[in-house]
Amino acid sequence: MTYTGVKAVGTDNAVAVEGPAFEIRSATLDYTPSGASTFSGVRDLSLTGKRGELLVLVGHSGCGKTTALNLMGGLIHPTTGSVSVLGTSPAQARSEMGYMFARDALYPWRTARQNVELGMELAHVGKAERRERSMEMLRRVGLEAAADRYPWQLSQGMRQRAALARTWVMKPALILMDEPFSALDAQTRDVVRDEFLDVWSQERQTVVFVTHDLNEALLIADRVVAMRAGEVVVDMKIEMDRPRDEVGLESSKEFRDMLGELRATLNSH
Ligand SMILES: Nc1ncnc2c1ncn2[C@@H]1O[C@H](COP(=O)(O)OP(=O)(O)OP(=O)(O)O)[C@@H](O)[C@H]1O
Repeated sequence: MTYTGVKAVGTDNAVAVEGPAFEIRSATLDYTPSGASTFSGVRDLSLTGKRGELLVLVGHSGCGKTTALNLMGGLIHPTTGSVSVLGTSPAQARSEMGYMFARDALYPWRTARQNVELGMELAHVGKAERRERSMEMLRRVGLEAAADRYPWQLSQGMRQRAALARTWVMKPALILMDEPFSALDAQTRDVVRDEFLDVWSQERQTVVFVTHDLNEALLIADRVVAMRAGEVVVDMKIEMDRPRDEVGLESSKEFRDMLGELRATLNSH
């Protein structure tokens, strides 16, 4: 296959700097647990993400959101169909992708700053630059004063902020976020989500964000894709102005209409 606008990264990696951020084409992923019948995690799924888009995947538990994310991340491969990321295979694009989960997965033996520096260490970025970039990122998520604390000395919200900084400091072109704030209490979630939106609005990387929360989806998304039983059932462009204020949104007819449509589709059989 020929890719346009190809940028060489390292010696064995080439990602396209133009074109879609990712393309899932008619992908079916069959899980076949031993002794059980085959079950499709996603079924004939086609989904394309634009560069710079904040795409939110919603749907009831078990509808295939994480499976779709894992296909993009190259953690699993479709049984049929294909997936490309940044114009190449997910494996080739891996160094250009960031992943963030509900649990922060920080290394307990490294301070917040050392956790943020980890990806740069692996990429052989020099010490002075590592320090500068990690401190800048920690400052942006409000963690500068806690840079030398270990994860066990941080609250859950602070740990998620450190994880946010660790993901963002590498400037990945595509960021996959699987319910990143779901383990936080409501108040902390609002604060950390605002910090995430603040960083995203400055950097504008492509983000695919999984959540169960339809309000959260409409609050942050450029586009909401709802899944049911492994398939896309709604693909909705969200054109409400940013920044969006949660309280203000709830009184907006546009917001209530979109929420109603999402709920109705997800709950219909
Ligand atoms: N490793 C696996 N082996 C067998 N079945 C699996 C596996 N991973 C996922 N599944 C099944 O595939 C379907 C889709 O799972 P997936 O985790 O993608 O859903 P989800 O929408 O992310 O759910 P949740 O919101 O609960 O995280 C589910 O029915 C699940 O049971």
